[in-house]
Amino acid sequence: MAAGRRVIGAEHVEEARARGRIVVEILPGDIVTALASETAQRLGIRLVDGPIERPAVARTDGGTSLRRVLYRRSPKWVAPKPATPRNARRLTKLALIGAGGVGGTIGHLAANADLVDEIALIDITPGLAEAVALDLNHASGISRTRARAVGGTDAALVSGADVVVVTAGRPRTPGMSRADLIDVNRRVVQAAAEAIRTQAPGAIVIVVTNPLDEMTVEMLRATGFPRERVLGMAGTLDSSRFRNALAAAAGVGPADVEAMTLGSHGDEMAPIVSLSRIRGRPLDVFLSPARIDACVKDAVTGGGQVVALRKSGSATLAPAHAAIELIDHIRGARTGPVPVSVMLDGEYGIAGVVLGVPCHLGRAGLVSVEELKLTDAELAALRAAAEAIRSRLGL
Ligand SMILES: NC(=O)c1ccc[n+]([C@@H]2O[C@H](COP(=O)([O-])OP(=O)(O)OC[C@H]3O[C@@H](n4cnc5c(N)ncnc54)[C@H](O)[C@@H]3O)[C@@H](O)[C@H]2O)c1
Ligand SMILES: O=C(O)C[C@H](O)C(=O)O
Repeated sequence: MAAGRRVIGAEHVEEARARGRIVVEILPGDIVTALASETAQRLGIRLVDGPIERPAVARTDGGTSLRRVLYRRSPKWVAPKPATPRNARRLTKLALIGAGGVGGTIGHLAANADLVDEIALIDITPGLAEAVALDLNHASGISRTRARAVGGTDAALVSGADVVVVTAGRPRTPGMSRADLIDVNRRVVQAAAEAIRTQAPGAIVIVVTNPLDEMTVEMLRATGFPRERVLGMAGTLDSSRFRNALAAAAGVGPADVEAMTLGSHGDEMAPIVSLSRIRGRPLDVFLSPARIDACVKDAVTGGGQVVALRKSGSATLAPAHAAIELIDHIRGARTGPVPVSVMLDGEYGIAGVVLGVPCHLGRAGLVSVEELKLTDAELAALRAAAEAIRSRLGL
């Protein structure tokens, strides 16, 4: 046996109990015997895989790995499959204002999923939207999908869209916060809003441009559309990052993790730990408090990590998937609560500001905001996020 390696047996658990402790920490390399696990279970003591990197080692001396014990003792876990309702609607026209990194990728995913008849790309940079549209159409000979793409600089291309996604505007560069983009992107969002208001007055708008919550407020103001038809995309992206971090930390697949982030798409992001689950069980069954905190931090800083690596420009692939997730909820291909930035009207005790909250979406946009039972600290984080957005907008 390697020096320093301990075999955690039932006696360690009994001893912890005698000392009034409720956890036994497992260190890297420790072996947890099946008897220790059973005793812990019986006495209600948790075996915490504290600073461990790959929890517990495989059996070498008749012991068993902590992870295998936990799984065996868990109720049989089957990752829920996303529902694929038969009546998912195919969109008629998806307009993408901004055909850069995120807009172009949304076009690619939408064309490949064949969820729409026509994709119109509009970009202020001459030739860019036409080029992306041509490129997408060139791929259809392989994908054999029916979606046809058109592109140009003319705002009239938005006409007749049932969903418009706005990604037009500047991304941040290293050293900037998303909030630093308010002034430059406000004008871009106002121009997009004018095109949508006049050309596609019945459309549902998904705002992606940063700073997301503030730009969604601008879109609401400038279009005059009801809150049901102006949705901000960020929560689906941040939640995906949080699930990815948790899955990696626990050594499980992303489908084993359910987790959501609410609040702002910025420093006041609020990953909801109390309701997150790994294989249907609370996070602290699998992860120490320090590791959960690290996953929260990873979600909050995920966008910045990509910006720092890319040096010019920000993430495009995950954000595009996250926008498609919202489109799928709108067209009925996915159901259930999904985090979206919407104008609040008293939900969670907040009104008059846009914030990421769990929503049910449908073909008319926002159907309802779901009010989850959050901890006092999580509720306070949502309210702090609302105040921060208000102050950035001078509301
Ligand atoms: N909400 C989120 O989760 C999220 C995720 C990723 C990116 N973003 C934001 O989305 C925006 C776009 O990111 P990107 O990576 O696609 O940037 P990008 O620079 O690749 O593309 C932006 C495009 O907008 C175009 N544009 C600028 N002004 C325009 C106007 N008035 N009309 C039409 N087009 C115009 C530009 O020509 C450019 O092609 C940024 O603000 C970024 O911060 C948000
Ligand atoms: O981080 C950014 O600036 C882009 C985007 O908001 C993201 O989260 O990837």
